[in-house]
Amino acid sequence: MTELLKKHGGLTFGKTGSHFEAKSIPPPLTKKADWEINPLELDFTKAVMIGKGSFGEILKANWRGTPIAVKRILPSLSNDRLVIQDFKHEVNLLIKLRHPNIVQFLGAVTETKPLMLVTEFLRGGDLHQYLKEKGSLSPLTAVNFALDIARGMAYLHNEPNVIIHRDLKPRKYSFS
Ligand SMILES: Nc1ncnc2c1ncn2[C@@H]1O[C@H](COP(=O)(O)OP(=O)(O)OP(=O)(O)O)[C@@H](O)[C@H]1O
Repeated sequence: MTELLKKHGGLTFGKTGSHFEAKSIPPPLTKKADWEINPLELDFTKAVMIGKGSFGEILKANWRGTPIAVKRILPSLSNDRLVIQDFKHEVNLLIKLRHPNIVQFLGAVTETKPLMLVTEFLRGGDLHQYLKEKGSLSPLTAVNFALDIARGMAYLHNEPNVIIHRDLKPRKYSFS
C-alpha cells in the first residue's frame, strides 16, 4: 500500500519534500478581530440543512455573497458548559490551519448566541454520500482520495500543529 501511494506522489514523514516544516509559521489569523463574524452578515434566507453534528446542525448559507457551511449550536445546548468548551476548542484549532485538504475555517460567532462556526462550503458532500451515489471507486480514484486524506492528516500531525484528529470518518449523520 505504501509503495502504491508513493507511486502516485505520496510522501513519507521526515524525507525531503515531506510536509514537515522546520520553522514554525504563525497562524494565519492571529487576532480575534480577524475572524469574529457579525451574525447579521450571515444570510440564512435560502439556508438548507446539510448535516448534523453531535452538538449542532450544519447549514448551507451565504456570507458576503459566498456559499458557506455554518455549524450552529443547538438552542437546547447553548448554555451547556462542555459544549461551549468543545466549540471554543474547535475554533482555537481551526484558526491555526490552512491546507488544501482541510476544510477552510472562515470565522465564528462567539460573542453572541447561537454560537456558530463558519467554513467554506464543500459542494461535493461527504465521502459516504459520494460512495452511495457512485458505487465503488476506481483504483485510481481510491488512491487519489487516500492521498488527499493522508496529506490533510500529515499536515495536522506535523509540527507546528501536532493535532490528532481522532474522529476521521466518511459518514454523514442520518437525519431522515
Ligand atoms: N463545510 C461543509 N461543506 C459541506 N457539507 C458539510 C460541511 N461540514 C459538514 N458538512 C456536512 O455535515 C455532516 C456533519 O458534519 P461534521 O461531521 O463536521 O459534524 P461534527 O460536528 O464534526 O460531527 P460530530 O461532532 O458528530 O463528529 C458532514 O458529514 C457533511 O455531510
